[in-house]
Parts: sequence; structure tokens; C-alpha cells
Amino acid sequence: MNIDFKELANKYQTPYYVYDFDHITTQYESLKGAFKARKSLIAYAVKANSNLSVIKHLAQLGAGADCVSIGEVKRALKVGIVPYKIIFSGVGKIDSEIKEALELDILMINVESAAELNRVETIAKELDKKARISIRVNPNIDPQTHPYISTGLHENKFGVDIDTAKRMYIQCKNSDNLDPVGIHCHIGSQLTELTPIKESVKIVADLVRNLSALNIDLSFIDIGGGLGIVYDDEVLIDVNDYAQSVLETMFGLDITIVCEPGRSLVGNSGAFVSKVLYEKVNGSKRFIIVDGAMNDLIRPALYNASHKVEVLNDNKEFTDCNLVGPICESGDFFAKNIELPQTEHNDLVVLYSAGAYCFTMASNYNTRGKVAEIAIEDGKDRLIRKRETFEDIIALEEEFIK
Ligand SMILES: Cc1ncc(COP(=O)(O)O)c(C=O)c1O
Ligand SMILES: N[C@@H](CCCC[NH3+])C(=O)O
Repeated sequence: MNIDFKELANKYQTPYYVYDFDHITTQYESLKGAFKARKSLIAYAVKANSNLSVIKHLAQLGAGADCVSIGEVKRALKVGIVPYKIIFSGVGKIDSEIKEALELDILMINVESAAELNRVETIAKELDKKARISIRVNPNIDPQTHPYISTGLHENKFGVDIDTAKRMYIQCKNSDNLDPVGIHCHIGSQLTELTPIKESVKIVADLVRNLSALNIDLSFIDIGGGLGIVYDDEVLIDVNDYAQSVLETMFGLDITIVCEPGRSLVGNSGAFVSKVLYEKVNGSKRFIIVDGAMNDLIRPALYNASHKVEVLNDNKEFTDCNLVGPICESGDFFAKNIELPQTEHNDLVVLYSAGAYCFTMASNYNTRGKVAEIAIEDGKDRLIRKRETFEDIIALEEEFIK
């Protein structure tokens, strides 16, 4: 990343997130280009990084949005994504969300259970609408990723099995208030193996053919997201190989391909920057304590995830240490047993691959304000989210103090 982290720290203080918007453009264009042989919609998975400026940047490139709450739908609409490019997924949509999604006339609701389909049908009837439906199929394929982010096995809560899906499509066909327009499948995130993706897309494409034989002709096949990024030394799936194998599976089908990438569009475009507060040694264990913490970036604590670390100083002597934050939990670490140089107070520490599922999973734990977010575009920086103050954090509680 060609970013002057020190200059940004002087200007905006630490900790902060920074995103390279030109890199996001490159990621979007290469995926879109890989599918150029077909009609396609890249619906950005807003949960990966829902900063309005990030969504707007992708919207201006032509992206739609894959959303998992009505709040995300509204974020997408706010920055100009048109309703017919918005998809609403999730296993637990509440009635008011379904109602708003129908009123907003989004492209389709990805339905994840037979019970949910009944709710959508009832609500659509009340509104005198015909709900555009896509059913999320759970193909029972092991995506070979971290168990917390695997979504395509029957033991995971997502989607429905093939037989249930078929029954749900028939229900749609026979309903005045349901319009079956799509089919959906997403087997997991941070995928680095193409085979499980190919197998699951094949299962879905076969179902599309079977449905067609029942006079249920779908317009969209949503193959989900999931493409991995580099954290350490992962070998990634080439987007052209990915697109090629998907396209081969769709042979003979006249259908628009939708994909819902989040991490692969924004993950490697971001970094999290904090500064060293102290060093200490407990017995023989060395610790570097920085001003960023697990409330800012929880992936190491939650998934034992590894983000490449760089200390910005000239020291060449590296020794083993744990890189930790100030929070009162031993889970508050960014890296354990890692070789890093001797540091001084205020040295900057960069965690890479922090553009996806980092800021969006931040919290106010320990009454710490969420940090600033900065965009770099055409070599210029700009603030895209202010650092939260103490007053911002207590604003929703203050009036209730008795
Ligand atoms: C339904 C759905 N679509 C898209 C995504 C985006 O996944 P990724 O960020 O791995 O591309 C997710 C998250 O795993 C998801 O659950
Ligand atoms: N939060 C996860 C990704 C979740 C994917 C959403 N379905 C991560 O940080 O890797």
C-alpha cells in the first residue's frame, strides 16, 4: 500500500482506518470484467464495510448491494443505489423489515426458510404486492474455511435443502403474492478453494433446470460472495478462473448472474493504524501495548485471525512478543508470539488487510469511541467518518439518567 501512514497519523491522530479507493476500483473492475460474457450484477455485501463513502464509491462503479438488514438497505439507497440493484438476505428478517423491503420495491428478497416464505407471502398480501423472491439453497458443501464463517453445510443455519427449496418454489408459483425470480447460494467466506464453489453452483444450476421443467423460469442466479483475500500467504482463487468455472456451469441457461462479494472488494484495500503506548516484559514475555484494541478490530480475538503487522521504525532487532491493546481482557490482542522490532512511545503499528469486517464489527466496549475512517483516492486523503467522542457514545443514554 502506497500510503503515508505517518502523515495521516499527524493529521487525524490514531487509531484510524484508511482505505485505498483506487484499489477498490481495481478489485471491482476485475471481477466485473471476468463476467463480461454474460449479464451480471455485482451486489456488494455491505456488511463487509458499510461506510457510506465506500458504498457510494462502489455504487458509482455500477455495483448493487447485498444487504442483511433494512439499515443496510437504507445505507445503499442513501448513496444512490437504485432499488432494482438491492438484494435483502438473512435468516431472521423481522416483519417490519420485510414490509419496508416490499414497499421500497427492491430487486429481490433472499428467503432462507419455509416459515419466512409464509411471512413474506402474508405481508405481501396485506400490502397487495407481489414479492420478488429468491430462495437461498444450502447445498451441504464444505467450503473449507473457518467454521464460524462457513455457511453452506446443513449444520449451518443458512438456507434450505434442495427438496424444501423445490416445495417453496411451487408455493411461489401458486401464489398471487409471490414471484419466484431468483435462486441464491453462499457457502462461506474467505474461500481459497474453487472446487466447493464450483460444486455448489452446479447444484444450484441443476435446480434451475429442474424448475424450468416445472415452468418456473428464474431470471437471476445469485452465486453469493466468499472470495478470499491475502492476510498472510494465502494463494487466492483467480477471478477469471472463478468466473470461467461459474459460466461453464451455467451453460445453456438464459439467466443473469448475481454475485455478492464483500471481503474481496474491500479487504485488501484497508489498513488499521495505531501507535505504541508502552512496552513491558512479564517474566520472559514481551508485550507491545498500542492504542488500538479488540473493540476496534476483533478478528484476531474472535477467529484467531492473523493480520500482517508492520512497525514503522528503523529498528532492525526483532524479538518475540505479543501485540496487545489496552482493554481489560487477555483476548485483547492483535498478534501473539510474533517477531517485532524494539519500539518507542508513539511508533506507528500498521495492521494490513483491514478493509473488510474490521470497522463494521467495532464496538464501544470499555467506552472507547469508534475510530476515524479515511479514504485515499487519486493520492488525496479525506475523512469519511469522524472519530466518536465520549459525548457521542453516551448520547442515547444520557436523557434516561434518573
Ligand atoms: C449471504 C451472503 N452474501 C455475501 C457475503 C459476503 O461474503 P464475502 O465477504 O466473503 O464475499 C456473505 C458473508 O459471508 C453472506 O453471508
Ligand atoms: N466477520 C467475518 C466474515 C463474516 C462473513 C459474513 N457472512 C470475518 O471477519 O471474517
